[in-house]
Amino acid sequence: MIEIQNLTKRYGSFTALDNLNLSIDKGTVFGFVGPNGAGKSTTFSILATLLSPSEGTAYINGYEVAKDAKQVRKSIGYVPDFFGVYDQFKVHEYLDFYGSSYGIPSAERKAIIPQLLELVNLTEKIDSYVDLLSRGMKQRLCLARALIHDPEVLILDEPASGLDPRARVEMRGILKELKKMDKTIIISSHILPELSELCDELGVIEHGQLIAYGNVSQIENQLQAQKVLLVTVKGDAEQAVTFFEEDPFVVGVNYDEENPQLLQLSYQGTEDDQVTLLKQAIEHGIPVVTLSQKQTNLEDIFMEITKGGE
Ligand SMILES: Nc1ncnc2c1ncn2[C@@H]1O[C@H](COP(=O)(O)OP(=O)(O)OP(=O)(O)O)[C@@H](O)[C@H]1O
Repeated sequence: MIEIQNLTKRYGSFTALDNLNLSIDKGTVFGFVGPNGAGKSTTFSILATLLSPSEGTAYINGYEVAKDAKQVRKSIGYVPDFFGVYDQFKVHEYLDFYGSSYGIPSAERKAIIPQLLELVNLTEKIDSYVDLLSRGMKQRLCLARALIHDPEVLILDEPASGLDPRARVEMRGILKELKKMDKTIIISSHILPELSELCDELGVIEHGQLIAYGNVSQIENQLQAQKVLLVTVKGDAEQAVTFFEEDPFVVGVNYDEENPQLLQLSYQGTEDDQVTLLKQAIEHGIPVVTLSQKQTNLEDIFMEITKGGE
């Protein structure tokens, strides 16, 4: 349903999106996760036909975004990260306006609008001025707007940003409903747990590059390629630091000035390599008291991997 091939976007000499490849099947909820400035909105703007790629192509529903914008726009509902609402409109007028822009006949619009408002829990606000809605309500109205022409694909750029916890839960509930309706959804966030429960597949993007891709456990495995070993040593830690730094699977040794006996090794070896490491440490007279693997959850790993973001 969505095919992204070697997609690159440059702003002047700066590469915001670097050779992105993704394939998203119909009915999939795909989470696009990355820190601020990673390239999520750039990708979504290209998919929404609002920005031309510098290189590469993307297809939605078989239509090429750069060449067949009209068909692509019929196939997608897009919620940008920043959007304005026309303050002089009431909720039903706002949706009616967008419905008419998509060429939906008046009678059909009258039938669809209450259904959409029910879906996004805004039924009681049908006669309210959009400007007076809370941020969460505006987000949900924007989602209803994106659904007015019953698109197969939804492109949602951080739909939960700026919402309080209750509004986030509400938004998640609505997205689950849309998933049941077999929509293909691509949704971004810079908060991994927010998406991991909702999404069938995830892509982690950093500096315009896809650094991990797959379902939640595959992502965990890919990101966990580098684990952290915690080593406590007795006495002077200097000799131990030198020893561990020389191990081919240790890519870094960190310790806190206040507790130099506790070393954190960024480690790329297997369990067998760990056994060898411990054996050699003892043979070299390194006074190891404990060696364990730091327990990390998905969010920790994500934070570690993307700590170079803007
Ligand atoms: N029009 C532009 N001109 C120059 N640089 C831009 C432009 N738009 C975006 N960028 C840069 O491209 C990079 C990617 O931006 P993008 O908005 O796609 O990131 P993002 O992942 O959506 O971030 P956020 O979570 O903050 O919205 C950033 O470094 C941004 O500053």
